[in-house]
Amino acid sequence: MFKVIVTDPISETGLQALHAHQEFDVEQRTNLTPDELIDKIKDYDALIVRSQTQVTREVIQAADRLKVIARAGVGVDNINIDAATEKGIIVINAPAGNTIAATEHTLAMMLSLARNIPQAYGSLTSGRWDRKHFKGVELYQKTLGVVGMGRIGTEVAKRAKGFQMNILGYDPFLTEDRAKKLGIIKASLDEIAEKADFITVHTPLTAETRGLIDAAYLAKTKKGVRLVNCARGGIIDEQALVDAVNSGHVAGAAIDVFEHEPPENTGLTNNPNIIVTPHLGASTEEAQEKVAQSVSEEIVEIFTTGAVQHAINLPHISATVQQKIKPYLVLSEQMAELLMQIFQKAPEKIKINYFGELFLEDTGLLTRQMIKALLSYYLDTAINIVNVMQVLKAHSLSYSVQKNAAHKGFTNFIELEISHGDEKATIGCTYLPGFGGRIVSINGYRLDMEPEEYLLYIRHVDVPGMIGNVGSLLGKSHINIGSMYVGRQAIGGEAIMILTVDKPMPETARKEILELPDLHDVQFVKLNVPEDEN
Ligand SMILES: NC(=O)c1ccc[n+]([C@@H]2O[C@H](COP(=O)([O-])OP(=O)(O)OC[C@H]3O[C@@H](n4cnc5c(N)ncnc54)[C@H](O)[C@@H]3O)[C@@H](O)[C@H]2O)c1
Ligand SMILES: O=C(O)CC[C@@H](O)C(=O)O
Repeated sequence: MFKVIVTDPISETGLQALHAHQEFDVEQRTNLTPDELIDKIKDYDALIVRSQTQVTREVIQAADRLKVIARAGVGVDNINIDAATEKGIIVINAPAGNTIAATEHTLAMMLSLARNIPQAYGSLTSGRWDRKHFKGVELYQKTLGVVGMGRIGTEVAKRAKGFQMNILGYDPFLTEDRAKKLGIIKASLDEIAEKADFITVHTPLTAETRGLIDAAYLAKTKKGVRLVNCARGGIIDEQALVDAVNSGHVAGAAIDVFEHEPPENTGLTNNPNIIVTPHLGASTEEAQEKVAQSVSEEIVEIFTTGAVQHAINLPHISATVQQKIKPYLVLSEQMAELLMQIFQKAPEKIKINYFGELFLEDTGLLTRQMIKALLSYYLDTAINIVNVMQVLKAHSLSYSVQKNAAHKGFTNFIELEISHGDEKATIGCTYLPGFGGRIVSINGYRLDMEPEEYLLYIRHVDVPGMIGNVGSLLGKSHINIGSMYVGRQAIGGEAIMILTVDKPMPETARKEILELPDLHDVQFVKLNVPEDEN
């Protein structure tokens, strides 16, 4: 049973995927204090939050069995991603579920700002009939600067075109071609400052975007400009905005998000020319259902199949690519496990060579699987594909990856090499559709081996009787042989023998085999074989 805790208000309908699954037990606790969360979190496998719960390093450190932190929404700035990654916890979000809601809120804020709707409403509901104070401006033929042309910025631009605004878009990833297709003009931040009548920001809050719109930038903007922030508090410097509005340089602002929520800057929340909403961008029934559904379904997937779609702290790999590389996920891990157990030395260098067109796709997950298996053998730390690269870095280990579209004997082939000083070991694997995964080379020997849980790896001289001698010693220890794979360099030369056996081998039996003449080495190997492959 996997235990899931939901600590912010989330759509019940959207949680159906979890409720419907008998392996998941879902608890909603939306009023926990930070200390209560730290105290409770140790009992849960997954945590679902919106933007309110602060998933701090302390929370993560106390989370002994947590595997997934899911953000039902886009921004993950309330989650300490570094701490989660160090602990091997996957952080996922629901990136597209609230795009339309945030887009429409931005437009609503822009129109409200242009026509002073909140101020006029407040005036009328407090008994006044005041028309002259609330004369607004039109959007028609005004210039809108969109900073951040991702999902929401793009949708805002499309809708603003419906108001016949001229759109200037700024985003490091915006190409001339895409701008042209959207019917907007690709611009720099300075061009936006110079020309825009309205500026709306749609970037994440990062070290680079914090204070992107600061006092110096506001000074460059057109007098009478209006600003909208429905992205993240802090992208527009709050005090600089208040000052610029109070000085009359900025005509007004519409703000949904704040550096601290609830907001602390009363200059912002008590200003007749600044309209505010309490982080409502994503608050529509539709958006809340979609984000809850997205994270629920993904949690079920992660725990039942291991497939991850929207991880923040894993390389992003599309569902199509994941499907294509799936047969290699376990196989590459098994190959690395086998290599470590026969090499028996901590790797100083790791080289991965991918051959075949399949591996021109993103192989980040396969690389992580292999490195995880290599490092897990010696390191005590709990290593998984989320934290493996950090562990590698912490041990100053280097790795290299090469890709070659040409095949090497097999349509697709992975070769892994590890070295320690002058010694090195290599192993190769491929996947044969209809037959399954195969280890096809070890240290230059060719073979055709199906990975199994218990193996015996033997290095010996190719002499008659070797197989029989090993077999009878195993028989004496009541160890049944499942299958046998052999490889030799030349007749009578160095050879290897790999036996699959039904159970672990006692050390006494290993030592007995080691005493056989012409036999150099015997290693008992255990591979991780998922249950459905057993
Ligand atoms: N108010 C709300 O309730 C609400 C709801 C949803 C999303 N959001 C926020 O809206 C923002 C945008 O969300 P999205 O889904 O469009 O994200 P997105 O990732 O699709 O788009 C973000 C864009 O910002 C661009 N960007 C990054 N750094 C930049 C920089 N320095 N200058 C210019 N552009 C830069 C990126 O290239 C990307 O195209 C996020 O901060 C998100 O958290 C708020
Ligand atoms: O959960 C919310 O209401 C806010 C969501 C929004 O800020 C986001 O980044 O997705």
